[in-house]
Amino acid sequence: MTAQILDGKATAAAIKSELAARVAALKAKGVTPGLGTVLVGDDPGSRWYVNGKHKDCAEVGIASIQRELPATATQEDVENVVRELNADPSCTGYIVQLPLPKGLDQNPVLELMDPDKDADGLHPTSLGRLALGIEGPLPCTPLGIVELLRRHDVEIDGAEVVVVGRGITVGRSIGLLLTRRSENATVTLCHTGTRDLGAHLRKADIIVAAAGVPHLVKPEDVKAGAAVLDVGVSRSEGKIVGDVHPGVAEVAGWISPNPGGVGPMTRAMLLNNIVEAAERRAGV
Ligand SMILES: Nc1nc2c(c(=O)[nH]1)N[C@@H](CN(C=O)c1ccc(C(=O)N[C@@H](CCC(=O)O)C(=O)O)cc1)CN2
Repeated sequence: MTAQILDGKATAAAIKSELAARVAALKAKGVTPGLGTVLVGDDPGSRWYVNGKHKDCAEVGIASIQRELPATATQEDVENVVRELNADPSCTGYIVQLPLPKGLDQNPVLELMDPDKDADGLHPTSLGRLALGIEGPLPCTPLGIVELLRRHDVEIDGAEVVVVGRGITVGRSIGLLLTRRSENATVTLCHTGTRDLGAHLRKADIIVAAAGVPHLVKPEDVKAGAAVLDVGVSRSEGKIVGDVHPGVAEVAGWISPNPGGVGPMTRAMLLNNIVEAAERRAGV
C-alpha cells in the first residue's frame, strides 16, 4: 500500500481563497480584520513563522500589526506590548509567537491577553471554552489537523486516535477537539512517560505525531490503512525531519508530508480564527 497524501499546502491554498471572499464581505460592511504578532528574540524559525503569518494576511486582505522585542526583553516589556495590543482597536486579534526566549514565563503573558483578541486559541479562557463546549477561537494546529482530515474524507467519527506529545500547541488541546460530539473520536494521549508507545500506536486509526523526536513513529507500529499526521519538527543539516519514519508511507492509508502538511494548515487556521472573530463582532 502507498498512502494517499494529506496535502496541507493545497488545502491551505483553497481555504485562503475562501477566507479572502469572507474578508472582502467584511470590508464591504466597514470591518477590516487586523492580526497582531508579538515576536521576542532572534530565533530564525520563529521569525520565519511570523513573517509567513503576515504574508498570509496580505494574501487574504487582513491588516498586519507587527511588534518585535529583543532577546534581552524583560517579562514586563513583553507584558506591556500585550497591554498595548489589548487596547489597540485596529488589532482585532493577535498572537504571541512561542516559545518565548529562556527566562520569560509564557503563562502570565497568555493570561494577560484579552481573550476576545486571542487568535491562537491558547488563552486559558479559550481552552476553558473548548473544554466546556462554548464557542470561541480554537487552537490552530489541532483545528488544521481536523480540517485536513475532513477535507480528505478521513473518517473521524468513532476513530481510535493516538496523539504523541503533550505540548500546549497540539497534544494537550487536540484531545478536547476530537472528543467533541461533532468529531466523536476516542483519543489516547501518549508522551515520554508512556510505557509501551508501540502498543498504543498499533491500535490507532489516526496517529498525530507531535513529540519532536525524529522518526519516532516506525512502519511496524502503524496499522495498515491508518491516517498518520506528522507534526514534529526537528532539523538535520538544514532540512526538516519529522516524527514519522518515511517507511510509514508504505503501510498507512493517508500520510501528511512534512513540510507541506500540518504546517500550512496551522497558518490557514490562524487566518480563519481572525476572520471568525471579526465576523462574530460584526454580527455576521
Ligand atoms: N503562538 C504560536 N506559536 C507557535 C505555534 C502556534 O500555533 N502559535 N506553532 C508553532 C510554529 N508555527 C506557527 O506559529 C508554525 C510552524 C510551522 C509552519 C509551517 O508552515 N511549516 C512549513 C515548513 C517550514 C520550514 O521549512 O521550516 C511546513 O510544514 O510546510 C507554520 C507555522 C510553534 N509556535
